[in-house]
Amino acid sequence: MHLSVPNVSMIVSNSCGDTDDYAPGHIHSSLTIQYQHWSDFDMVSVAPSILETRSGRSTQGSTISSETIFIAGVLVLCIYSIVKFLRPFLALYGHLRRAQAIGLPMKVIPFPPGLFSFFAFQIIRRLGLLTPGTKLHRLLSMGRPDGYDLHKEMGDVFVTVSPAGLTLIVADPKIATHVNSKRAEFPKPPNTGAIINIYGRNVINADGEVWRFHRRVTGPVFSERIHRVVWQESMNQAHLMMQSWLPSTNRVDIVRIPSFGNDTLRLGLNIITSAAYGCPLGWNENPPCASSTSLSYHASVEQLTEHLMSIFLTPRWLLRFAWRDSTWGRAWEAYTAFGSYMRGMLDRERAHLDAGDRTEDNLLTALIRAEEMADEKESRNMEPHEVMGNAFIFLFAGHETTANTLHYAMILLAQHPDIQELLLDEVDEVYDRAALEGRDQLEYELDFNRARWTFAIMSETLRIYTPTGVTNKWSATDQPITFEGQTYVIPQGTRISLNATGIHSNPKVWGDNAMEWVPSRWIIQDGDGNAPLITPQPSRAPSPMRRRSSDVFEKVSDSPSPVLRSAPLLSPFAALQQYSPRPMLSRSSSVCSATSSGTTSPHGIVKPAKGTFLPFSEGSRACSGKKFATVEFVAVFFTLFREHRVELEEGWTVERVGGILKGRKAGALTLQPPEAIPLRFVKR
Ligand code: HEM
Repeated sequence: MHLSVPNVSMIVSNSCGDTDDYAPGHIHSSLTIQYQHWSDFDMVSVAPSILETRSGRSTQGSTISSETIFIAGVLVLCIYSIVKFLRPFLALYGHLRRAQAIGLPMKVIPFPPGLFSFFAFQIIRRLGLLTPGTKLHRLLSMGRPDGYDLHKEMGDVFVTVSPAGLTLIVADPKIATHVNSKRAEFPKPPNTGAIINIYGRNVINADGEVWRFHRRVTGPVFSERIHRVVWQESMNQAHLMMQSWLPSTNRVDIVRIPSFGNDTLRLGLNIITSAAYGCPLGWNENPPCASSTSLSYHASVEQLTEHLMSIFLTPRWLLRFAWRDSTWGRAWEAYTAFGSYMRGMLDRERAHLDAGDRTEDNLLTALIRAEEMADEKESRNMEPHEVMGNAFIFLFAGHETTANTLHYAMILLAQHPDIQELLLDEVDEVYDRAALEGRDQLEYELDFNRARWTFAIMSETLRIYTPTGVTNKWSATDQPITFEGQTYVIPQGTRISLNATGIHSNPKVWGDNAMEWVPSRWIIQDGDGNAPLITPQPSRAPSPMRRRSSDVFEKVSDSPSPVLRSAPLLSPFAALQQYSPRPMLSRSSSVCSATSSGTTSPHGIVKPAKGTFLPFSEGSRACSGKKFATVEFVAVFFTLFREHRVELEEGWTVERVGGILKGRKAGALTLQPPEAIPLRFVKR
């Protein structure tokens, strides 16, 4: 009787209980090892002896005793375990040699970056063992760059070597620009963003042809037309949010907001659901749902965000059997509820399309059309899981990042009343101008570009509190990069972490005050005719439109308001001159400046040089929603600050809040304050 070697190998492997863990490549190599060992024996005689021994029959006539077979089995297991144990170290040795060959500073870390370090961070933090600044924190940070600290020791570009391979960590703007501009040479790492794949493949984690197809379908939706809707809807939702804070009986002078973060998340979700999903919502309203659920729309998103990791790590078929009150049970509940809301909205859009009453595409109609009609270049339709994947990812990417930026900006303004004064003057002036033009509403086309301090505040908040701190790429082949005039070859397969928070806090780029929140660094103060719009007054008279006491606008005088006109440049800027960006530095020095492009944005604020400001990334894989987010931010600010100013709640000091802002919420996908900071809006 013959027994094939693979069958024998499976018996051995199963006894280790380990085969499930293996990628196909691993399985293959483990078989090879066992084959070499077993080949020392006479397979024809060994095999029957195994079977006979197992079935309890006599081993008479066999030349090898069962003890020998047992010892051989143990030996195989030992060798297998040793090789398995040594494998990462052997790999590490190989990676080390490849890293040394690059010639850049190098650091060895004992664990793979990415998901592993994310988990390690969370577990150790939850055990209370992770204090910022400690050796352990620094060691774990090696796999998860955050800020410029690591670069102080290692330089603006260095390599980390771990059992998983090489990672190039970059806080140099020129290399960041180079990598971001070469999509084919530096694609996203394989299996990147798998965690956001939970409903299906989507534009953020696709690459190559698939990405091009997804971008062709979804990109055109984010045009000026949608920005007009975003503007309108942002003002509407900001009003609704303000109303939700006011006591139902009467208006009061001070509105207390215990959890501004949750409210901005709801605000962001409602805005994108209306503007991109064609489904306008009241403050507490739910969109249509394909099946019944006890979770509200907002609760399903909140719960989904909280349990994203469990959903990602647990097979769906297992998740559905989880006990309802367990973490996995809640994860499944959120996953199915949110999926039903998306299906409900898709069904609604299909009905609109069938009825012929959708003249302009929103995101969902664009996805539905791509599902129904084959793409010309791709010769294929979008698959249902891709429709769901994209419907999910735009909601997800489109609300949390913007909401958190609004949240941080609001806290920072409460901490910096001097900057808030400049903002309030701008808001008043924009409303006054609109009134002078005979309008009682702000309009996207006319008023968006009048914002300057609002832009400056948004940009500076994104610089210091960057929602997505690192974007990851991968070298598809050996790739040359130039750093400080020297060329280095980055081997194929190297992960490349573009450390946006590192660049944003790099003193060579942003000056010695790089870590300070200084919105004035974004304002062009002279030289290009873009004088700031506003003239802060010693004691500001309320502007005509701001003075209104009801929702009905008062008729304003046609004469220019005291805060309007071609005013001389602001004196407060002079006081803030010390914070102006560093001047452009010479080319011979490797040092670059954030403002070295010398250009301005259309709004007279600094347009940073390429590679120096990366909250939205750059190049063809840059954020599709950059303008969407900016329009939302400006419209919400213009609405909230029209009649109110923001302050920290009583008992909360600037220092206490500053301490909290240094942390980050554990487990959150994008940056969020680690605890709620109560704010209040005070009538001005
Ligand atoms: C302050 C707000 C936002 C920030 C800071 C931000 C940041 C980013 C970053 C850093 C990326 C690149 C990610 C990577 O390559 O790994 C990205 C991509 C993307 N973002 Fe945003 N985002 C914001 C708002 C939005 C909004 C409002 C939308 C949609 C409405 C959106 C949709 C997308 C999409 C679709 C991509 C993938 C682009 C592609 O690969 O083709 N984002 N975002």
